Amino acid sequence: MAATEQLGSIVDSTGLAGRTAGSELVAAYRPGSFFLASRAGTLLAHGVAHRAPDAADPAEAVRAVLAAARPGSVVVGALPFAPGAPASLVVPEAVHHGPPPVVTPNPVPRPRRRPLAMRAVPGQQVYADGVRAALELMRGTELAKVVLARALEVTSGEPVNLAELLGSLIELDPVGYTFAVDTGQGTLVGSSPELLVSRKGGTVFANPLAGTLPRDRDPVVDGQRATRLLGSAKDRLEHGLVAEAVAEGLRPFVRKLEVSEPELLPTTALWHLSTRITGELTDPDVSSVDLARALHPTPAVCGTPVASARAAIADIESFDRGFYTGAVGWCDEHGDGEWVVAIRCGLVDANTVRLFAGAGIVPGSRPADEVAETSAKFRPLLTALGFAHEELDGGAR
Ligand SMILES: C=C(O[C@H]1C=CC=C(C(=O)O)[C@@H]1O)C(=O)O
Repeated sequence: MAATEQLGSIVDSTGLAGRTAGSELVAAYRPGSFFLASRAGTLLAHGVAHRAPDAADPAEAVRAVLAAARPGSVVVGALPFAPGAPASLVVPEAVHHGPPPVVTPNPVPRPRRRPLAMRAVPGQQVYADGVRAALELMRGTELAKVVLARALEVTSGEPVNLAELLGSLIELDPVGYTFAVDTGQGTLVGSSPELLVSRKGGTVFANPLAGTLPRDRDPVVDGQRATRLLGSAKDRLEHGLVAEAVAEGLRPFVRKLEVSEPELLPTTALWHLSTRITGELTDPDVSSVDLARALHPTPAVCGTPVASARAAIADIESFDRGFYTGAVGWCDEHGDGEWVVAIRCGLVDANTVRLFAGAGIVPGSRPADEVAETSAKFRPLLTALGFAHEELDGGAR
């Protein structure tokens, strides 16, 4: 999580002088830039000096492009969900590092708008049928968990202002990983609570999440939900599969592997179960992208076993995930970097946004609950876009 802490100054400058406050970096965002902000710091990158070659192994592509770039360069971009799909990784022309964005204590409420059009892909009933189909598969096969996603396409009256959207996402959830990355087919924008992996010197950190309940405005009900989640056997199973896979995925690369007990992690809309995993890298040549590649896809975005879960996703889901449930992040020439699970996000193209939300299905999952969970996962982005999401979600059946 702390991988950007080391970054206190501007590596290269396009006019911003010295250490720049994170909120200024939000304002300096322009379409095509790469942006990633977290509690640890803010990274804003402009332009494309080099593009990483298409390669089966993105870690090799990152090594190759960094070798061709000038010393001190950083690679930024996104890794896709599907194996073999092209990554979007570049060495930018200019990289700015700053502290975490400053959050206004009392943000000015923005007027709520209604979108011109919206379309659920698939509708809620079809998604619920998909959950039933997955549960049926689990009864007859080795499939133990699968993450099923749905999308919501929203058309606004005007083009989405990406800098404003980033600012709103940060205001809503200052502790999230807020990102924007130009994928070539639109800009993937979101605020993810989940760190796939970071590497800082010899220290490796991962923070798998799984097992979720929507939060409630009433603090008493909200507290009861948190307690229920922590004690839920179904959610502990769903979470345990992810935490175990991440710990086992890191084991070949580290010594002193430490795995916390599952704990609660709140976002603005949800309670999650979270496990913190740390280790000391044994081989300094293993980069943050090598680690991301070794871990992806975790059962937080795909399932267990991976091959059966991929097949179930291909059968049941009706859209291409693209970079959703891939990873967004950066890697420097030393291999240090930070890769965030690309969830709670949407693909913005002019005045349309395709939002994505998925939920882990295990025996004991209830279709209606998974619909409600995915609805809750859409909410922060809809709010940040300025939409009255209650009407929206109800209408998108
Ligand atoms: C796949 C998503 O969330 C994953 C990450 C955390 C918790 C999850 C869950 O409880 O289902 C999901 O596995 C998503 O938000 O689109």
